[in-house]
Amino acid sequence: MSKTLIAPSILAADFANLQHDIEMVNQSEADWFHLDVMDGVFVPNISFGMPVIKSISKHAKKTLDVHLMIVNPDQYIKTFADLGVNVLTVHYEACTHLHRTLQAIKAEGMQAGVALNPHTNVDLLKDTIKDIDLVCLMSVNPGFGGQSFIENTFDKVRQLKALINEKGASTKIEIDGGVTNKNAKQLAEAGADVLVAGSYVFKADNPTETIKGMKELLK
Ligand SMILES: O=C(CO)[C@@H](O)[C@H](O)COP(=O)(O)O
Ligand SMILES: [Fe+2]
Repeated sequence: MSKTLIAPSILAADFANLQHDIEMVNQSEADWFHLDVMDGVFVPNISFGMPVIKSISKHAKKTLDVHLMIVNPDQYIKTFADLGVNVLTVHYEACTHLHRTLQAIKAEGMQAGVALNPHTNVDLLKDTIKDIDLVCLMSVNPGFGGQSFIENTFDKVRQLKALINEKGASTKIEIDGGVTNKNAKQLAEAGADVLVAGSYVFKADNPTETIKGMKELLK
């Protein structure tokens, strides 16, 4: 099992003390910042956009992993690159020309990610997997933090891992939604490379220790 990365989801941070929470992640054993952008159309919720990401980008010292839950993501690719985003993930369900979108993300110097809703089968990525740097398997229905983990995700991780191996791809697998110390190890064993954790980290009494505990569990 290779090193599993932890990506705290800023959606669960205290927006009135954002700099404090960003510094906490900077100083912690976490690996990435996960930023959820929601447009109120693709998902029934609106989160934050460019001005907030610009501010986060100024202070964050780790990889910026942006999860776009928006329709028409293509029109903002350059803007996210200019904001210093490292990994840009679009939803399979929001892209009519997925291959074109992936190429456009890479042309801007970012890693290209594709997120799949819980109902979307991993086999749909058979023809594009070699062009994808990261697949984000949604383990909750996108739109909100603090939801319960969908158990079927374990099977999807194994199916996706098999597809990646079969095609000789080097795609990372990220799991997003309801991740806690109860499912982290099993997810890593199934093949997950990146675990997003929002509520589990930020609603904890001691977020720094919670991240550390998760890392310990994954060793
Ligand atoms: O993309 C999303 C939700 O749509 C996630 O990134 C959540 O922000 C994860 O939060 P928790 O489920 O860990 O509270
Ligand atoms: Fe997310």
